[in-house]
Amino acid sequence: MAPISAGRKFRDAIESEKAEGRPLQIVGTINAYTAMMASQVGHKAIYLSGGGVANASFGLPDLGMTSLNDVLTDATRITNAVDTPLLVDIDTGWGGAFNIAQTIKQMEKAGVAAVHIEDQVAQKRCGHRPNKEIVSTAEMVDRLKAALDAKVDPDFVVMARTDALSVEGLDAAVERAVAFQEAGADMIFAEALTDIAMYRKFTDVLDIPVLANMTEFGQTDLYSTKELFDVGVDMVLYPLSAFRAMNKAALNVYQALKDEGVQTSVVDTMQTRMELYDFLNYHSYEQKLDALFKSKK
Ligand SMILES: C[C@](O)(C(=O)O)[C@H](CC(=O)O)C(=O)O
Ligand SMILES: [Mg+2]
Repeated sequence: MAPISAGRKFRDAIESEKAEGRPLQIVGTINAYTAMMASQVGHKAIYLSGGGVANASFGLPDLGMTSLNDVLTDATRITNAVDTPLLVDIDTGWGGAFNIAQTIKQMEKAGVAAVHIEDQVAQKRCGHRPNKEIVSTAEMVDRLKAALDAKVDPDFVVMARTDALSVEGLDAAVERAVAFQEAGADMIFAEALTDIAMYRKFTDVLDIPVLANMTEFGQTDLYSTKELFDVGVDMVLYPLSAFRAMNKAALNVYQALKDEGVQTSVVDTMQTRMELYDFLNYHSYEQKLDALFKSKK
């Protein structure tokens, strides 16, 4: 029997959550280790954020400065570490039709389950910041055609993200989503909606799954999975939630070391050595070493 592809796993996860009356939660994992923690906690889908790669791996803002290879490196580290289906942010696809085709091929080959490609101009911004600019619907449809045509596994997911709400308004954003569905997009990412009722406008007219982005400190209030399921949302994204928390915890440690000259006051905020090792399955590696090399002693 052929193994189940990553794309198939992602689609199955949406279906099985839906059958249980909830949307699929997709949690941001900035690196391989956090992907292991998220998976072992029981999350069924994980995410590599474009903003996260720029911020964490390069110390850069989320302004379209990272490339296919930059994101592919981080994505591959995650897919090597876990089997949980991974959604990857490919920004605008990094170029014209042939570049987008390469992006899809490389992501699929790297074991990624799904990607989202957006309708911002190449000089993109975070979806929750002002003064975004978008390409025409026709140009985005061309991006999608290039992406869809490059799939090898038909179950690999190409999700179309529209950033149109703040630029052209709700009706135009919904119209775009419909055009993207007609072009063959597998799923829709309705970015930076400013009211929960807006999700309904998308889910009422679309037949394909819709994603809501619950990023903190942005344009969208933080809604529960239940509230979002009730307006027809199929997937809920938490792109940088753990990353933001990690950063604050790390800053606290750096500050304490500087101020106090000893880490005693912050040891309680740390994952212990045992906890770290448990997620890594460290002891099985040690046992293997012992078994392999015992005879030498
Ligand atoms: C989802 C997103 O594209 C990302 O790169 O993680 C960002 C998230 C954020 O900046 O909060 C976005 O929404 O543009
Ligand atoms: Mg992004």
